[in-house]
Amino acid sequence: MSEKVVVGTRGSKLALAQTNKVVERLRDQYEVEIRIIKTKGDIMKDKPLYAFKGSGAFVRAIDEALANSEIDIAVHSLKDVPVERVEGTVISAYLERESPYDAFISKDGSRLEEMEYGAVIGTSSLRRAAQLRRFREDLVIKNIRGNLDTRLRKLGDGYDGIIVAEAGLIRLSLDIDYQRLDSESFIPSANQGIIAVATREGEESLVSFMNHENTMLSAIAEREVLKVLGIGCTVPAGILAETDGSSMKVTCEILEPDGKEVLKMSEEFSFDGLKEVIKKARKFAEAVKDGYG
Ligand SMILES: NCc1[nH]cc(CCC(=O)O)c1CC(=O)O
Repeated sequence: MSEKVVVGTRGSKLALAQTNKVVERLRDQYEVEIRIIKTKGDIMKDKPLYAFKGSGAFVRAIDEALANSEIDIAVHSLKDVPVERVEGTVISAYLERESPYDAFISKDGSRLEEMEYGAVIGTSSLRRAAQLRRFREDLVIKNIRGNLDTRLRKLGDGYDGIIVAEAGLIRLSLDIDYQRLDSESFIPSANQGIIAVATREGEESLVSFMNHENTMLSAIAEREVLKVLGIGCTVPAGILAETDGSSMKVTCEILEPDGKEVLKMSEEFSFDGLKEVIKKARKFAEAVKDGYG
């Protein structure tokens, strides 16, 4: 008999698809039970996410179940995980990053630049809204909440287009046309496209075999920038770190909600190991913070 582990997750289609990627890799070694946990973000469906003020609307209840030993492993979208951890829990593996980019989906297959004057675009992300306004100030931005599949269903019903994470579309294997938004005008959110696997402290080895090194380095660098700037999802900011394992490019931009660019900075550095990544990412973030005032 193999050891049994309980994996906790949200119940959305995307969350379950992500959890299955983790479970597939656990099944060789463990007997696995999946437990669905409802989070605040699932219950208060109409409240825009930024209104939860970085409290981890999709994450906290699951990490608390982990800390209380109701589950052994938690699967999260790292983008939704606050930099402050629930005590006693730790991110023990970062799965290889899917696309970090945003995707635009329109009702009729038009690209964002081809949309009619005043077209209605659905997003409830402050960052995406600000980047849209900078890109085309005529577009009308309308809040849209709900799981990825709900948002796709709402397309066409009051929206001419929506912006979502490309990673989500890929993980749900959806056969729809979309436009990947370029990384110049639409710098993604820190940690977008990364699945994080958390355990209790001391039990990292349950899942550390599935850690993807370069993803971990990017993830931690982006989180270091978030930490230094002290911003959650209430400030429109794009942060992206890309690495080949020995050099890294980090980009950060901060916008006003109306799309006015506050600053955009980018830096490339070489490094040897995680400690140096953290040190150099922090230095970059401090320079950003000086510019941000
Ligand atoms: N805030 C919700 C959320 N959290 C993670 C993803 C996508 C998957 C990922 O970034 O790994 C999404 C949906 C979206 O942004 O469209």
